[in-house]
Amino acid sequence: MVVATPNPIRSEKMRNIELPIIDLSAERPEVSGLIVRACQEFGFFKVINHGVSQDVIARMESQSFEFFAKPVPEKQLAGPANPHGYGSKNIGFNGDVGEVEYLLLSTNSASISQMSNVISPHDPTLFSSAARCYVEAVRGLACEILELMAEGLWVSDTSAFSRLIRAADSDSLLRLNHYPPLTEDSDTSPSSFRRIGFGEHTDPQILTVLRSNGVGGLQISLEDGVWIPVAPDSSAFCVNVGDVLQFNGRERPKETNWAKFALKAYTAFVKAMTNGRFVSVRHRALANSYKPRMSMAYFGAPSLHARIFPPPELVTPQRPRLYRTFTWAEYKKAAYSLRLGDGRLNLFRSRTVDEG
Ligand SMILES: C=C1C[C@]23C[C@@]1(O)CC[C@H]2[C@@]12CC[C@H](O)[C@@](C)(C(=O)O1)[C@H]2[C@@H]3C(=O)O
Ligand SMILES: O=C(O)CCC(=O)C(=O)O
Ligand SMILES: [Fe+2]
Repeated sequence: MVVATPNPIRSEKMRNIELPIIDLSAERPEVSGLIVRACQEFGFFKVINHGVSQDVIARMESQSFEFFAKPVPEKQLAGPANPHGYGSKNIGFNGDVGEVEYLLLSTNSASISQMSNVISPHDPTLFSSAARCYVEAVRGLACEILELMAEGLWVSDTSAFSRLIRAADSDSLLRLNHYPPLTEDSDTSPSSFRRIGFGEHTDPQILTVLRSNGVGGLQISLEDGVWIPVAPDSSAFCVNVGDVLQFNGRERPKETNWAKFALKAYTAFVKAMTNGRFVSVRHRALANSYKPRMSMAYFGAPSLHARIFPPPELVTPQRPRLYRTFTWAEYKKAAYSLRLGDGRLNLFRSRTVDEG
């Protein structure tokens, strides 16, 4: 007897909303205003004209595909993901699964070298040099975005955010996700060819800079149960606000038409935003039946001992602190002890209005 398994994806709502695409080659004040706006409204945006060389991207992508094309026993030599290394289907330590295989690396140079010896034993430098160049380039992009963000928020210390991920001992990660095409399904309707690759979650770090190989699958959610597909674009990077950047909770402005907003005088807007409110975006990735999807995500994180608190400009009597000061080590420990989809920031809420 064949028992039909309900496909949760089939019953969900999808919405097509125009997600922000920010041209980093435009005038700096305009770009910083647009970034702040996107972080507040969506916690997500795409960047184009980002300055990361196509050659650096292509080398990393080809090394990744080469790794995932290897026979399973060879890939397993780089595993299990603990938390770094090769993993398949199991995500984290708390029972989450998805149609994905991945390689999770610490971005520090020694760790990349060590992993490269296992990943490309015949010539480790092929992988290590591709990964080092890629990490350096995307870290540069993440820092640039964080500095633009600080400018847009009128935070006087414009390196306040970027300094955290520039630290030599930053806990940043590089994750290569490979979503193999789905084939074994007797139901041929389009929705049956979509399965959870990487379940719903927010990224715990500061900022995620992600690209994929031009195959769709990434979706974001602004409202429970409503998913917005992110159109694939291999020339753009997707930027996600992570938990650590969500300082003051969630408040969405009324204007939802991105193009209309872009035409408005941005200064008036920024003045109203000096106590900016950021959204750590919930997202997920679906696998599809047609083509393999590969995403490469850089998670910009502070060093383990770094203390996380908002710059003074973002705290006022009208907008008191919502979260207490915590170290990244504390937050990471909490995040990694929970399931993928669990909310975590509430564990760090201030008990009193101005508690630090
Ligand atoms: C289930 C989990 C996997 C994860 C650690 C966690 O306990 C909760 C957060 C997950 C996440 C999401 C973003 C990144 O892909 C990741 C590496 C991270 O830092 O937090 C993963 C963790 C993981 O896969 O180990
Ligand atoms: O593959 C994707 O597009 C999303 C992956 C992701 O969210 C993650 O690795 O944390
Ligand atoms: Fe993610």
